Amino acid sequence: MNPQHPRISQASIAVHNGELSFGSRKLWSELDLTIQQGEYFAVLGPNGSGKSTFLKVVLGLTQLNSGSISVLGSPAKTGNPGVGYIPQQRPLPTNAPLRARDFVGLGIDGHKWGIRVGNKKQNAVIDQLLEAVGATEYAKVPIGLLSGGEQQRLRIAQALANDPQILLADEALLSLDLNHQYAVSDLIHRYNKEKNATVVFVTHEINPIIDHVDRVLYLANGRFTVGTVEEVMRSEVLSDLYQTQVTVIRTNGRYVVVGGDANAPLDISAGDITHPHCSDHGLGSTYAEREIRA
Ligand SMILES: Nc1ncnc2c1ncn2[C@@H]1O[C@H](COP(=O)(O)OP(=O)(O)OP(=O)(O)O)[C@@H](O)[C@H]1O
Repeated sequence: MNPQHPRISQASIAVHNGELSFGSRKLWSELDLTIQQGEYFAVLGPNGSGKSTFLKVVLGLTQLNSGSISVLGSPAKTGNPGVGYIPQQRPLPTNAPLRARDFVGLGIDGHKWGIRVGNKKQNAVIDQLLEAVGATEYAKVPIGLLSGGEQQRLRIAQALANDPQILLADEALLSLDLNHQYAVSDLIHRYNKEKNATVVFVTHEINPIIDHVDRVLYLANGRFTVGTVEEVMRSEVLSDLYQTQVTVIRTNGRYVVVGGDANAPLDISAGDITHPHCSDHGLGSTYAEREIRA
């Protein structure tokens, strides 16, 4: 399945016959995919399915074993100024000699050596971004002293600082409280719409971004499927992908993915399934509480 987005026509990211393996571990093969300019594209799948690696391929940090990828019309390469990246969260060094606003400023002139001397226009952009992610009040605090969620908000501001045509977000909402999840999700969505920017959003949980997503790439067990949320988040589609019985439940506009029989006790989430009988399929085996994370 590889429907093209109906509204938009210009390719932003195009993968042709892509294959990627690490040793005997195949992440995907025969991947043909065109993500259009302005599309909001989600990448879902269980741990280790290759979601972050997909972003690294777009960034030119990881090479396909075969096939090709073009980004904004040229082969994927590192340092592409048209691409902004929110990496998966890792704590910043506690002794980093940077204030929050300087960290965001690196998104504008981080490719230059030396101390940054921001001009008026750049400083105004930084102020706007700090405000948009709710970081104004700690703009002058050294980044190493900030909490994980506060640092994450700065990473998002930094990724947007250079006005990228493509924004790659790797679990961008992780470690944010609900208010900031909502604010950041709204910011990314507005950026997507107002600038007609492409968003590729890696996540375990589709629900926080469900209203914004145009299409989904769902990776699992070296296989994949692509389509709209309604096309992909279906029991028969995910059962075929995981090659085991999976039930997708839609409740209050949210998706819940259940491994196996919907009546069995399970640990549930939208995109990461655990079930006592699923360990052979790489779905995990932490069969636990009757918990719904969505
Ligand atoms: N450079 C590399 N060399 C060898 N194996 C790698 C390399 N990069 C990634 N992998 C492996 O590829 C698989 C996919 O990793 P990736 O980080 O893309 O998964 P993910 O879907 O983002 O997982 P998670 O949800 O846990 O973040 C993992 O098994 C990982 O160990």
